[in-house]
Amino acid sequence: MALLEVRNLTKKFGSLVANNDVSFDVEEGAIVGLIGPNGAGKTTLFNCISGVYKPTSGKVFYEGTDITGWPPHKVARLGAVRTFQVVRPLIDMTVFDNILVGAFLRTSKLEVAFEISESCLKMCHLDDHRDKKAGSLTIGLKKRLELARAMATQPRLLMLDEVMAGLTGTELKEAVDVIKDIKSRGITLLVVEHIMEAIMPIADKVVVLDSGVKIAEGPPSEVVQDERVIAAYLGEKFSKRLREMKA
Ligand SMILES: Nc1ncnc2c1ncn2[C@@H]1O[C@H](COP(=O)(O)OP(=O)(O)OP(=O)(O)O)[C@@H](O)[C@H]1O
Repeated sequence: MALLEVRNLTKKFGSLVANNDVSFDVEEGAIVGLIGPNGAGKTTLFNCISGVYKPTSGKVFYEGTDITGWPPHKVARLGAVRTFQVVRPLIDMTVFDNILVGAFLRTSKLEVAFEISESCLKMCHLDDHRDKKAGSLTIGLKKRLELARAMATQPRLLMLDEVMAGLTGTELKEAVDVIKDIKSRGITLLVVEHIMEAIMPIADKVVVLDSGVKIAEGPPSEVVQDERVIAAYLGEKFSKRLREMKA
């Protein structure tokens, strides 16, 4: 049994079908990338899984439990935690206190919460920024803070919504390293990402959406060669470049 199972999920907004009969699995311990062009339905799918939206039809199972339509706090308590595309730290609080807020979702013991927060601060390379107000951080650091805060809730499944968008080259490399480190701790990741060069080398599997429909699923090396994916999204130029990079 996979950790997360999405079955025939459809989400409609009026007559617009944002997700159309989408099914896929997220295997325990894997990094699964969710990719697709703008408007493909990636964020909507995230919202349906994490409880922000109720699917029009279909099911979401976490560890075999039907969590379809559960509210976000209940899904998070089970260990399935998401970040948001538009990061929203508590801007007047310090970096450390923001992480502490995440830790208190998991424990009410001050000492334990401090311990968890210290470790997440380090894991996300934020030690040098611990006492800065979150509102004063660059976008790259805000995204890392969002990651640290999510990690402080001690998730089993971490769902990342474009945490690498808008980062500089160095920030991007750091973010990829943090994601690899998170995986090495046995945490399962479902990652929505636009930056193919960042997600393809680290994903065990990618699921490709186009106009709400799943058009491909498989290891990155196979998916980049799929004609429908090339046509819908990647473009022959990128696909060729990636093949050359891997050769
Ligand atoms: N709350 C909403 N009400 C109505 N339509 C919506 C709503 N949320 C999303 N949509 C529509 O659903 C479709 C899928 O949007 P979604 O944001 O899920 O795509 P996406 O793949 O995440 O796009 P992007 O890569 O640009 O973030 C789009 O046509 C969008 O306009």
